Amino acid sequence: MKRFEELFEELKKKVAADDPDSGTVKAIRAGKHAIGKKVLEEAGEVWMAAEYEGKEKTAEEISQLLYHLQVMMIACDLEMDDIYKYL
Ligand SMILES: N=c1c2ncn([C@@H]3O[C@H](COP(=O)(O)OP(=O)(O)OP(=O)(O)O)[C@@H](O)[C@H]3O)c2ncn1[C@@H]1O[C@H](COP(=O)(O)O)[C@@H](O)[C@H]1O
Repeated sequence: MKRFEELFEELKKKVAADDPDSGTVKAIRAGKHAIGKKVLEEAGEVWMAAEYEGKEKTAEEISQLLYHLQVMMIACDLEMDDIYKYL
């Protein structure tokens, strides 16, 4: 099991290392527009799963949405503290 902040650190390292096998690196290269589309797509999947597909599928879709939000954070050069100050 991986926690939110651990995943964020892992993604930042992959991007800093420009790891060619990393989907995250590819997403960052694709840019904010492409990342934004994934955020919206996953948000829609969360909505549908929550209404129709049960708890387990909803949890999986939420994990994917959180991943894509973290990718957007990296693309926007945001750190966790930039987010936490609004929570
Ligand atoms: N947690 C995730 C994660 N969640 C979601 N995704 C991406 O989001 C997609 C899920 O979207 P869908 O289920 O809608 O699948 P899909 O539409 O077929 O996917 P695409 O065709 O759009 O890629 C996956 O294909 C991944 O590209 C993730 N990609 C990576 N991680 C973790 O991020 C870390 C770094 O990964 P890499 O950068 O790939 O090494 C690793 O620990 C991974 O486990």
